[in-house]
Amino acid sequence: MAGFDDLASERSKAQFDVEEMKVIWAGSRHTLEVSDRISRLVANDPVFRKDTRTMLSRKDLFKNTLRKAAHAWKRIIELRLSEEEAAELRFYVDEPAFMDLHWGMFIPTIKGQGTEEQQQKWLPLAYKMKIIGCYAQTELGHGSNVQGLETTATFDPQTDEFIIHSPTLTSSKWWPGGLGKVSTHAVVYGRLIIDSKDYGVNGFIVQLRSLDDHLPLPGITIGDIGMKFGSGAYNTMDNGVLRFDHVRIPRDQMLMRVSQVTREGKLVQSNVPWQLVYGTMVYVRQKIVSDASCALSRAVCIATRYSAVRRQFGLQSNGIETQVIDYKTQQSRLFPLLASAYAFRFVGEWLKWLYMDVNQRLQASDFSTLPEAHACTAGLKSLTTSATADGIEECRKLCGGHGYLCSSGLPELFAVYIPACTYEGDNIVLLLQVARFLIKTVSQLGSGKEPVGTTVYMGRVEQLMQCHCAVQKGFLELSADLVQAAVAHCQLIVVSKFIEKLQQDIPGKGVKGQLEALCNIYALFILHKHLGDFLSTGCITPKQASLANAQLRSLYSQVRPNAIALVDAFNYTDHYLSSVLGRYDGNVYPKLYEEAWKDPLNDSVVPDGYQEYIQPILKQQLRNARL
Ligand SMILES: CCCCC/C=C\C/C=C\C/C=C\C=C\C(=O)SCCNC(=O)CCNC(=O)[C@H](O)C(C)(C)COP(=O)(O)OP(=O)(O)OC[C@H]1O[C@@H](n2cnc3c(N)ncnc32)[C@H](O)[C@@H]1OP(=O)(O)O
Ligand SMILES: Cc1cc2nc3c(=O)[nH]c(=O)nc-3n(C[C@H](O)[C@H](O)[C@H](O)COP(=O)(O)OP(=O)(O)OC[C@H]3O[C@@H](n4cnc5c(N)ncnc54)[C@H](O)[C@@H]3O)c2cc1C
Repeated sequence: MAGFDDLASERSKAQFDVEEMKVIWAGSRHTLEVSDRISRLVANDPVFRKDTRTMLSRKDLFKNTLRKAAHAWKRIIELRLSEEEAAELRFYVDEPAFMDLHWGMFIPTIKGQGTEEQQQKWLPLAYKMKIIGCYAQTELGHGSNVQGLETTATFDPQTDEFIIHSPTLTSSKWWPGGLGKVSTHAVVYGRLIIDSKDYGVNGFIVQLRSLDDHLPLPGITIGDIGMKFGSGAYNTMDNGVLRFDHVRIPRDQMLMRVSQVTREGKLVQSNVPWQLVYGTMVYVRQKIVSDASCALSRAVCIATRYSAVRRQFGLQSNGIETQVIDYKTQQSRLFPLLASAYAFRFVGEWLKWLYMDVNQRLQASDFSTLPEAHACTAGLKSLTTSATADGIEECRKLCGGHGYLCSSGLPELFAVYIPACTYEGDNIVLLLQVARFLIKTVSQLGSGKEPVGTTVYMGRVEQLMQCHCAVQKGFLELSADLVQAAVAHCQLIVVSKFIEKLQQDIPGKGVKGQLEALCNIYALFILHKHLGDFLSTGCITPKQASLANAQLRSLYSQVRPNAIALVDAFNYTDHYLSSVLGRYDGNVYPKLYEEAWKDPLNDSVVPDGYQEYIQPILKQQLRNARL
């Protein structure tokens, strides 16, 4: 069987221990065991099938999502899965839904911004799913500009309550995931008003729906904001609209770790930076970087396996055409994405450590690394999601026409993934935050602080900052060039963390060698892509640029025999890949043909509508022809 033999032959060429590379990719033997076991549990459960998603109506799709979520929760309880195993199960179910926001934002917000008492009250309810929460920050009129939010939370000293209100149409909460049809509660971000004075944006826990009949509570208008890009997944998520008409909540439902409002209506600032109100966004952004490596590796796995199975032109002496993976143009498009997937994996590991370190420091009232954590999570979220969104589209193109079929898995993966460039912070807005951080850092460099990083990459950042740095007053004056410097800074971090990864103990025959090749491919690919920066800032000479290019091409040849094994190391099930082109067995053509007939359009040989619309035309043509 052509495809199967091709992939079997490719696997026999591997020059490294794939099982050990699986451990490196997973992060540890324990994590590999958990993800392997849970991914197969999901793959073997018919309730979690994904192949009909793009054929269902929005209502049927959403109802099936609720069915899957209920089944997932049931399995978590039945099997007594740990929090880690439950998170893996939600990941491999691979269907954006309210659960992501309940576990991924609502609960972390209460943990990060609630007092001890508030955590003791609300977390048990949330962990047991007695309430379902979402994160309601963005409004119809404001998303990036958090300080521009209009929802009000006015303290009423008469009743010891906050009055939550949507004063304008643009203050309607708009986009929060899980809000439209499912969540019973939300953390709502609104302007704290005490005695007519505006104290800025804070978080408030608000019940939205009755726990008895799920109807919206008095003063609450709530619904879904409508269909989103593409069909299938992400339309499985009920992103919602929410308006308040003077809804009253008890004072103790304002999240009060950062600021407290006393019974007398006095605002008391605690000793933590007010920016902790933004803490959930830092947490999710570091998560999104790891998610980027998953999404990109998934697309690269599909495109790499298909590129080894697909043959086109180049008839060889044995009468067989050439594998498209052997074309240098295919390699120059595909292998940098393979390298990027590994690079984002490792920078995501580091970012997770940085986030945990910041949190531990916060416990000890050490806020010194919070600005760097914000800049790194913002910048790396921006860099990795933009590269991944572009990378998934490139993988679609690498698969030719078949990449455009839903059965390839790539269109739906692209449609689900691309909002990552917007949610949790628009990517340009976040790069401007990095630019601000760099300006402050450069201004402090005079104090003898020396930047650290790889020379050429570090030089590029320094030079770009020198060229474009000016005394900036605020966002509007930040030049587009500074965004360029911010990207350069983030790419420096990615390369540096890949190099640091290689300095760790890396067991397994040939594993370190493959990772060194991928690290060099990533670094040289970025250098090639931004050659203008490196040349214009004098970081490298034209001769060096030419040598770097030659080295990059030679590295592609080095990776070529290992490409299939490098994507096998992601250890993805066919269920998770959900792609005829990316099947482990390479049995592409028979399965493509089989999938076609499953389309409802093929339920009848003569299509519905023929008699009403087509036959009259044809008959008319026949009559005309006889005249
Ligand atoms: C486990 C699973 C997880 C679940 C989800 C997983 C994946 C995602 C899946 C699907 C999507 C799901 C949900 C999506 C949710 C959302 O989208 S939630 C809404 C997200 N919204 C944003 O990100 C808004 C973006 N805007 C901002 O962050 C701020 O408005 C901005 C930083 C742009 C501007 O802040 P602002 O206060 O208006 O002005 P400044 O720039 O002057 O900042 C003031 C100072 O505060 C510092 N700072 C800003 N942000 C942070 C932060 N997050 N943390 C720490 N510090 C911050 C900034 O550096 C300034 O400090 P200095 O004055 O310079 O010292
Ligand atoms: C799928 C999805 C899920 C989401 N889930 C949630 C959720 O669960 N909870 C929640 O609260 N929100 C959620 N959001 C909202 C999301 O956080 C916002 O869309 C995001 O923060 C961007 O804000 P915005 O849409 O207002 O865009 P805007 O800020 O209006 O940006 C529009 C354009 O203007 C540019 N721009 C804006 N400000 C500047 C500036 N200062 N300088 C230069 N350019 C600028 C941007 O770069 C962008 O190109 C979700 C969004 C999506 C798409």
